Amino acid sequence: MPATSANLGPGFDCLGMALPRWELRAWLTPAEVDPRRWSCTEHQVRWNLRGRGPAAAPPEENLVVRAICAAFARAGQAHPPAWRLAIRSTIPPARGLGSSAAAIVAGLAVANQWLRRAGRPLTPGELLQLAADLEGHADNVAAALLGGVVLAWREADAAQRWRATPLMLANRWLAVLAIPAVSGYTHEARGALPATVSHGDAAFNVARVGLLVAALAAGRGELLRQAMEDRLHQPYRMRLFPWLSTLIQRALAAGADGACLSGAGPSVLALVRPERARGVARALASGLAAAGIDGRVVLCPVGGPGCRSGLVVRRAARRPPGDRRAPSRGDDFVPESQGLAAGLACLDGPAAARVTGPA
Ligand SMILES: Nc1ncnc2c1ncn2[C@@H]1O[C@H](COP(=O)(O)OP(=O)(O)O)[C@@H](O)[C@H]1O
Ligand SMILES: N[C@@H](CCOP(=O)(O)O)C(=O)O
Repeated sequence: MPATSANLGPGFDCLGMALPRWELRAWLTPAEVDPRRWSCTEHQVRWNLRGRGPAAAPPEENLVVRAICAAFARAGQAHPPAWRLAIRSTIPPARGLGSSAAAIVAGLAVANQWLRRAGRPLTPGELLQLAADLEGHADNVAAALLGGVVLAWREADAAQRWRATPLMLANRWLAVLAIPAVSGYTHEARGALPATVSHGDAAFNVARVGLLVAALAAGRGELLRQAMEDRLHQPYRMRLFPWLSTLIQRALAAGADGACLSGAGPSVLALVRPERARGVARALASGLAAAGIDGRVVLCPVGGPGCRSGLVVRRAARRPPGDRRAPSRGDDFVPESQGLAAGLACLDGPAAARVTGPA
């Protein structure tokens, strides 16, 4: 699953973009229960978990496990009694880069592989409902599922189904990300938001979301500076991330087309033409230093594929029977679902996220 950047400025809870520089991978294998080695139980299932950092969270807190359990419950399918679950993630956690969304989508995707084997896979639409319900909003999970740039929304009727559609993205920008070395938890950043906003601020954002969608599709970089402005969440989150305004200004002054808070923060995302990326990176690095914040600045392609899942076929010649290690290069990966392209019509639109050629 790719990392993601949600909101893109004005698109609070509705716009998201995949960032393929980082990824979270998960492997799920049913196993025999050995009572000496299996300590954790969740949903009457025993879990043998391997991962580092947040991925090593105990099953009852682990988002990958919670998503697997949610998928099996939704399908009405009994679990095998015990699972081995290995998780590897390069996504910086709690930085506004969608680590929790990737964990949720990974859990759903590995569970769905087994449900597919049992003849009752969840549809892409069901996966989106589960993912957005677990995450609480759909923008970053939709981008992790579909890849590219997406727009997510919720139907207004009683069922309140989550929906998502891929957007056009002109192949013209790199992302430059300033990633402070401090954690920013999404639930805290959401707690900083007011319960209501003014009509004027709502109208300000509505216009900018429309402008942003049009500018991304047409490769109109000159529109992004205004199109990525926001009045619904960034002004309130500046109290948590006081460097935000300075970093945005520095990125724009150095030639970024647009800049905003990445997800719920603390990272800052700038969309930049490739020839200006190094200058913008230097400006963001000096901005972090001037604000007295440790951190790093990273260049990253934008868009790219979403969730990929499949079977890992172990090469008998290379692996002794009972070998429990996570898959490695010696194993074959047989993809069964890529960017959920096969079922995208269920979400909206006929094909995976599209990237057009150079403008
Ligand atoms: N398997 C997991 N992988 C990654 N993060 C997890 C996992 N399980 C739970 N989490 C939690 O997700 C939280 C980070 O999510 P969040 O605050 O939404 O930030 P972000 O998604 O921007 O990285 C951390 O508190 C982390 O412990
Ligand atoms: N729309 C959400 C996005 C949170 O993204 P994350 O990657 O920071 O979890 C919000 O702004 O709260």
